[in-house]
Amino acid sequence: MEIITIDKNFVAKENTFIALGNFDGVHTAHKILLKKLVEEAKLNGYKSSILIFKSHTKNLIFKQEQRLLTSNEQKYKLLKEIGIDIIYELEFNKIVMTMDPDDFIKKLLLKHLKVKGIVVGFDYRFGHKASGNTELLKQRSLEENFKLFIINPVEKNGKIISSTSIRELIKNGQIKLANEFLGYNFTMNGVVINGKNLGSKMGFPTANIKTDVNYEIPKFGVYDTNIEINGKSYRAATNIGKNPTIENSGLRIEAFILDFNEDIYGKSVQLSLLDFIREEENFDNIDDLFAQIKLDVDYIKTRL
Ligand SMILES: Cc1cc2nc3c(=O)[nH]c(=O)nc-3n(C[C@H](O)[C@H](O)[C@H](O)COP(=O)(O)O)c2cc1C
Ligand SMILES: Nc1ncnc2c1ncn2[C@@H]1O[C@H](COP(=O)(O)OP(=O)(O)OP(=O)(O)O)[C@@H](O)[C@H]1O
Repeated sequence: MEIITIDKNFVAKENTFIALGNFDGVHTAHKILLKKLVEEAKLNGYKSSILIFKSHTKNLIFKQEQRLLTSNEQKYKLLKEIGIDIIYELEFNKIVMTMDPDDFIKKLLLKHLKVKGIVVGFDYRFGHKASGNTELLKQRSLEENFKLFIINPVEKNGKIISSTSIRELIKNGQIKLANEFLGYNFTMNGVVINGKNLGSKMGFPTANIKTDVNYEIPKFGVYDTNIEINGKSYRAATNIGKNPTIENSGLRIEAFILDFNEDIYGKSVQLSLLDFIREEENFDNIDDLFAQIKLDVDYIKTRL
């Protein structure tokens, strides 16, 4: 898979079929759309491509940092697995944001990116104030002679799968359903940093994880998790929250890794959430907290 960073003046060297969107999470509905892209591109003798914005479009539109399901690294890995040939990576700036929908189709996609086919979902919006939609694409596909595939809403349990709905499930602690919508376990990548060392003193040393990107914040509480370190997977009891019993400062993600006693400070890890176990609590004292942590760990062992 080729990753090509472009600006609005870039001219592609080959024709492609293209998919459009943020694709945060590369969830099960995205996968259906992207498989259609790969299949149709092949049938028509072209490569498949995606036009992706380097940072989420909502960062600029709503002037606040969008919480994410995947880092770009995770997203690109998933796209590669699906068989996408080219990623066109474009900075989403004011010029792109305020682009007239027809300029977006005719100049950027058809002229510059030499697009021969477009695959989008039923609700895809683009251009200035999101004024471009699938109706406009349909009209232009007839006039400009490009192929267009519009994917019907993909649902699960009567709910439309979207990056937004998955983020809501994660925020509500409905991690199993979020994982079903994603098609894999929600995973936060990060680096192990120093904690307070209280956990070690009490017999439950934890890996404190600083995440690589601003992931969606899961409901505060204890999770059954898998942690991957140096390509090896371990089970862990992980608390996500503010440790109200000890302090009430910033967000902490702390994993007690089962059957593990290596020094992993500074190591990159991948933490996958499997299930929500209980809410984070403010205990009266440290002994009560660690008695509960022991119960959490014992419970997770019964789930192995
Ligand atoms: C399985 C598990 C459950 C936890 N549950 C809570 C909790 O309910 N309330 C709380 O204040 N802290 C909770 N913690 C966080 C502990 O307070 C924290 O791990 C401890 O302060 C040690 O921090 P340190 O690793 O920075 O030394 C939990 C930690 C783990 C590993
Ligand atoms: N459930 C779905 N069914 C069909 N198409 C979908 C579905 N979800 C997303 N798509 C399509 O996938 C492409 C990428 O969309 P986008 O990145 O906006 O995903 P999204 O899940 O809809 O995200 P958000 O929740 O932020 O709107 C778009 O063309 C969009 O229409």
